[in-house]
Amino acid sequence: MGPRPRRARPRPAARRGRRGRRPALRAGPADVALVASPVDALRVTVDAACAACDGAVVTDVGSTKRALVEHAPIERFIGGHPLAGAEVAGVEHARADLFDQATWYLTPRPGSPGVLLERLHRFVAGLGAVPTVIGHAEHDRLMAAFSHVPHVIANAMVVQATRALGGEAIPVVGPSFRDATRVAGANPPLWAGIYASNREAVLAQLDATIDVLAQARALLAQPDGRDALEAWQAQAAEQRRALLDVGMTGGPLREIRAVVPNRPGVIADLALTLSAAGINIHDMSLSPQPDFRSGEVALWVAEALEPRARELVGDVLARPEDAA
Ligand SMILES: NC(=O)C1=CN([C@@H]2O[C@H](COP(=O)(O)OP(=O)(O)OC[C@H]3O[C@@H](n4cnc5c(N)ncnc54)[C@H](O)[C@@H]3O)[C@@H](O)[C@H]2O)C=CC1
Ligand SMILES: O=C(O)C(=O)Cc1ccc(O)cc1
Repeated sequence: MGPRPRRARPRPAARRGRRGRRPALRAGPADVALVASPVDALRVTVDAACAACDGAVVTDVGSTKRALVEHAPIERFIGGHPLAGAEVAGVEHARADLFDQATWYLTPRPGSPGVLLERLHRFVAGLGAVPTVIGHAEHDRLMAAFSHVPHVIANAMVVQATRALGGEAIPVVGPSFRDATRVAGANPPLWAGIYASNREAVLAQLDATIDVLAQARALLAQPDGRDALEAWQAQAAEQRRALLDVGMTGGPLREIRAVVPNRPGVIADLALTLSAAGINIHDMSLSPQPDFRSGEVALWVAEALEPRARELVGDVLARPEDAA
């Protein structure tokens, strides 16, 4: 994500207030406030952004969500996380296409105001990314498996390969080692904060990965295990293909329209319910009725998932508080 613009940099201690506290952040009117500090600093920076930007939907780009979302009591805050970036930092690595078609997670809570979720959804889509609503705990569990443990393993591979060298000359590093360790040692202070803020989920996924390694070791140790090893390798190929195909469906979208009551959180409730069923909302728009007691929501989902999405929307709206 790179360094922040100069004006947003934390000020040196000499320019802080008499008691050493930073002066309050000041900002003009804004629709969206986006916080991009290390995860360790997000609580404080999100609070400052909420205080400085009245009326804005405040979001962030942090790699973990649970601790922050559960901390932030202000309903104008909706967590975010773009799955885009690299192991390098600094403005010299900026890329105009960074967010093109990148998944950008949004983690509203059940009570998040629909109008703010819609605004944020539109903002993220406007950057070229694919807004994807997900629960914050689910997000952290998935990221432990798909991002945090891979970083841990890249580090471990570098450590072990270095140990394996002994006194020999460094061999020419092949492409598999280079690819599999690209993120080793990335931005140490940033990553220490990411691991620490998702400790439980990373430990659980790391333990499960250690089990997989133990199974691989057992296969290798069998003198007649060749066929089993081939099957293991083939299964990994198939699973990798399936994982990389997720989200590549493209394809036509279908629109679902529904009249929703003006109850706080009904849109977040719809989005989280569809997300839990694996259905992403590719686009959304809200139109309040003149009496403001209800509004119409239009949601666009993948054609193949439309019947299920329609059922789930019906279920959410039939809940007693909405049916009344
Ligand atoms: N690097 C990546 O590929 C991705 C990073 N993220 C998330 O984006 C956020 C920023 O990461 P990067 O831009 O990679 O890190 P970075 O280290 O390149 O930039 C962090 C920025 O935060 C500023 N900062 C440090 N402490 C601060 C504080 N206490 N208050 C306010 N600002 C402070 C630094 O001056 C720096 O400009 C993190 O929360 C990270 O988890 C999310 C997706 C991808
Ligand atoms: O370099 C890579 O491949 C990354 O994985 C970048 C990255 C780092 C942190 C995130 O939360 C999301 C993406």
